[in-house]
Amino acid sequence: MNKHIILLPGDGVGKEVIESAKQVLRAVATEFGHTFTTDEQAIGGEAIDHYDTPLPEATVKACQEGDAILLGAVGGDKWDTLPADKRPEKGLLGIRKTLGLFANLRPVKGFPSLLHTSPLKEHIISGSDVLIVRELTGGLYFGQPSERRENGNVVVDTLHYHREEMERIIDQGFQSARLRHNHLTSVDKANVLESSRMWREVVDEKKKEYPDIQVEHLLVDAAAMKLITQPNQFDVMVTENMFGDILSDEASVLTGSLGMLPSASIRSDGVGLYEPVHGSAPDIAGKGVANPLGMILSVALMLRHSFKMEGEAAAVEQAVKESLEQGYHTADLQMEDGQLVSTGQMTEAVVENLTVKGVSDSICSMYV
Ligand SMILES: NC(=O)C1=CN([C@@H]2O[C@H](COP(=O)(O)OP(=O)(O)OC[C@H]3O[C@@H](n4cnc5c(N)ncnc54)[C@H](O)[C@@H]3O)[C@@H](O)[C@H]2O)C=CC1
Ligand SMILES: CC(C)CC(=O)C(=O)O
Ligand SMILES: [Mg+2]
Repeated sequence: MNKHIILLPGDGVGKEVIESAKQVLRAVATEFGHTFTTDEQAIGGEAIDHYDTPLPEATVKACQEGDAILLGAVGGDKWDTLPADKRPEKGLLGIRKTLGLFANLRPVKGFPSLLHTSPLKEHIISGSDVLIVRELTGGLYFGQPSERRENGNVVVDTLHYHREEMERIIDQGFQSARLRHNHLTSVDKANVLESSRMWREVVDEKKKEYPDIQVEHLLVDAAAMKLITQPNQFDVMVTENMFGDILSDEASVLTGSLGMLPSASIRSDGVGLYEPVHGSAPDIAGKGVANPLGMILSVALMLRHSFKMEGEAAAVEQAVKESLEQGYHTADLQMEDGQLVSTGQMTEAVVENLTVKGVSDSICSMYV
């Protein structure tokens, strides 16, 4: 199969982990007989430096024409004092919005060999398998006005949602639950926010269409607590943009590191942008120590969701699993044993383990 993939390295460790994605793509192409062409485009701080905008038109055009997009991460101290519209993060928000990628799927399932690397007790996290379905193109990150007033002493951010935006992401949550264990936890702050009360209304209306799905409502503060004390109680969590952003970083603790989590940002027709959940990690950027596995597992999500290459996706996931079982790990994973390796060496281990035969259990039971 021929596929054209747009690569958006971005900033900081984003540039480093995109190199890992490229190597894994080359290995999948060779092993399975595909042709993957790639086109690298600027986004975030990198784009500000070269084109004076975090999202150049050429980047948008390329993304619209590609079969799928892989993104590293954006942001960094260098651009933190720029006006809101010029910040690197605007580039990422902009591409999500422009492409209509309203559903962000963040599977959180730890590899058995990493159970002991989590600061949480093994018996608590063992067997946990959560899919966070996060609304991605509405809410506080996009609402207008968002500004300073009265000499900078008053600030306004706007939380705006249309009912239809809630309906489509909540539908996604129900559909994901149906493909997994038929349990949906809807997370909101309905005791305080009007937007959350409407959200809860929509969930209760929608659940009539999905009588096979067991639905639970949780307030976000309690959900944050329960996620790390009783993670096994969750199957699919569906929530609005900012709550999903925060809860997914928290959930990464179940897997041992934020560097382990992949994500898929999709719309209904299969178009998708795939990126690790983490940011540009300025504290470790440029040192060659970043964990590339969140990025590599995002490649697996792309193969599965956008290209319908289930065997290839599972082979990548299996290669990651085997590499970890062989003891290879980057510094973010708190391990006393095994072999501490760089970003490049971790990637090489995955490439080495990647074979057609290596297809067994998929770690991401997140079909959409
Ligand atoms: N999707 C994106 O592009 C995102 C961008 N950001 C941006 O990234 C910048 C840094 O934000 P932070 O709050 O520090 O979040 P971050 O996710 O970049 O880093 C948080 C912590 O996790 C560690 N970490 C992250 N990725 C890692 C990896 N692959 N391997 C090993 N350790 C890893 C970092 O070293 C840091 O200690 C900011 O400019 C922020 O706006 C933040 C989150 C998402
Ligand atoms: C615009 C981003 C930096 C948001 C974020 O943290 C994320 O999508 O995980
Ligand atoms: Mg985030």
